[in-house]
Amino acid sequence: MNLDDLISCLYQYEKNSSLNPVIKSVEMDSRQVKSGSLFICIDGYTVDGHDFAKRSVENGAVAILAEKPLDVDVPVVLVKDTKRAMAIISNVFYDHPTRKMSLIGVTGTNGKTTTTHLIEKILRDASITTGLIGTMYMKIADETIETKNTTPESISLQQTFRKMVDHGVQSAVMEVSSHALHLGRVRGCDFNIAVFTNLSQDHLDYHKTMEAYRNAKGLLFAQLGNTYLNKERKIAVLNIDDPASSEYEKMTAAEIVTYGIDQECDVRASNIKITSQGTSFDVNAFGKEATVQLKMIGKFSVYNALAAMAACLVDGIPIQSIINSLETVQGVSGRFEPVDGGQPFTVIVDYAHTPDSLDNVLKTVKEFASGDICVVVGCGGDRDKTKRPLMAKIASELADSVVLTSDNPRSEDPHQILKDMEVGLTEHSLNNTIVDRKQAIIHAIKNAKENDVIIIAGKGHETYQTIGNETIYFDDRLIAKEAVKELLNNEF
Ligand SMILES: CC(=O)N[C@H]1[C@@H](OP(=O)(O)OP(=O)(O)OC[C@H]2O[C@@H](n3ccc(=O)[nH]c3=O)[C@H](O)[C@@H]2O)O[C@H](CO)[C@@H](O)[C@@H]1O[C@H](C)C(=O)N[C@@H](C)C(=O)N[C@H](CCC(=O)O)C(=O)O
Ligand SMILES: Nc1ncnc2c1ncn2[C@@H]1O[C@H](COP(=O)(O)OP(=O)(O)OP(=O)(O)O)[C@@H](O)[C@H]1O
Ligand SMILES: N[C@H](CCC[C@H](N)C(=O)O)C(=O)O
Ligand SMILES: [Mg+2]
Repeated sequence: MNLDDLISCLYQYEKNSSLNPVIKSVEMDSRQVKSGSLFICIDGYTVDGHDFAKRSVENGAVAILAEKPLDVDVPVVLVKDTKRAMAIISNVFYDHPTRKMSLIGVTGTNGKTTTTHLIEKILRDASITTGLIGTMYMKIADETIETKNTTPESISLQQTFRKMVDHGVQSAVMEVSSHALHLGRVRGCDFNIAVFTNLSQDHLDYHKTMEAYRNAKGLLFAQLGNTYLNKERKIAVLNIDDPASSEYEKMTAAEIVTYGIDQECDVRASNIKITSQGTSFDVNAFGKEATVQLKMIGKFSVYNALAAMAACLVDGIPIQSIINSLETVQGVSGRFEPVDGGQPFTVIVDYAHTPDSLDNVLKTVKEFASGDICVVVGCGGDRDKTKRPLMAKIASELADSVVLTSDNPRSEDPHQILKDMEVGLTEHSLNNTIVDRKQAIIHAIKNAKENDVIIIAGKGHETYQTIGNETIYFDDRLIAKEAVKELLNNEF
């Protein structure tokens, strides 16, 4: 595609040359630029992409999209907002891939990764070729691709959608983070179904207020479109028990489908029974009654199952097929994942890194624990600091013993993060602070009694720990397994 054809979708721009090179790729990182690239300058949080324009030309860029004039020997296209333009251009460059498949977006503070995996499983079992984008990876059918962000930048996103279409993907399901919505990463994505899980405190370092955070998530519903105008179904799947849903209902022109437990809705669970082996519930879905027996544990798992069920029902999957799929799911990696080394107590690794998720997980454990509950937990550095005392308070109020430890301290002093957390501790629990996460896990396991439950929270599936500029290999599950082995061999 040549430059003039590509930029014609922008309407408002100034081009400083009549040259019209062929564009072979679109890039926002000078280090990725190849011969024939269009380089888009983004003024980021750490550096300004305009400063890499010359470097991009040295690397082969044949044109540049920028917000300010640049002294380079290739055509420069000026626009007011390169981020906005990047989303539109990527969409055009990759030929509107999301128009050629069904796209389901899932947003909310907690449960996105879990719900997207449940939806993927249901669709795959129904013989649909799927794609998935989220915190853990991007997937094109069975191929897994590493990713840095939960929701990637628009170029990477549209390129991945294109690969999906070329691979025959019929339906893609993706996590849509509040950052992505606020930074416009998903502008131009043609969502068919948008799912809301829940809203509670997180990311206030970025959004500053809960209202701004709620509104950022609302952008998914605001940009969903309208069944009649788009001539295809556009459906917002909302959690009726979360007060933010009524705001999202106002923000969208799409059809509304609701799920929940506490209030009347389209897909409603009742008669919930939680054991250490799983969770059963009755469901009334658009008037049809059925019983579901999940292997996943907790009321929050019921919400995730209902969200996935509602999305797949409106996508046309029969209810019994959905239930059969949900019933076979053991769980999602790093989410309420048991570590079993033959020990006489329970060890669970979980990705709870927000106050609400920690609260949910510990309340779930309380439903079935016959011994004491111990929680090993920390908070990430360079993230919402106001979560710290709240998470410590929840840990302290719901567990019998608490071991505060490091999560990913990143650029912050790990001791200071722990001091911020300690403010929230109460005398209700036996409290320890051990800055070294491995030692904290060993401490919890060494001190466990028969029938106790240890929850190791915050890092779930992560296989690394970032301390300062260094990222080391670190997997809570492996450390816990090793500690259990040593305990059983009396090696401590
Ligand atoms: C705040 C934020 O979202 N930052 C994102 C942003 O980084 P940034 O603004 O710092 O970028 P920058 O380093 O200043 O670079 C500016 C521009 O210069 C370019 N550059 C830079 C260096 C160079 O040599 N050449 C060059 O061209 C860069 O490619 C970029 O275009 O753009 C990067 C590239 O797309 C993202 O990876 C990065 O996410 C960082 C890693 C991040 O931590 N983001 C978090 C806050 C985030 O987005 N999280 C959400 C939610 C997570 C969840 O709840 O699940 C997510 O979706 O992941
Ligand atoms: N529906 C839910 N409500 C509250 N807590 C939940 C729910 N589902 C999962 N959790 C808790 O939140 C943790 C993270 O779950 P999950 O990874 O599915 O969420 P996420 O929204 O993808 O998180 P992230 O923002 O990091 O991508 C789980 O380990 C569990 O503790
Ligand atoms: N998507 C979340 C994940 C947090 C996971 C936790 N282990 C941490 O590193 O703080 C974030 O980037 O804020
Ligand atoms: Mg996630």
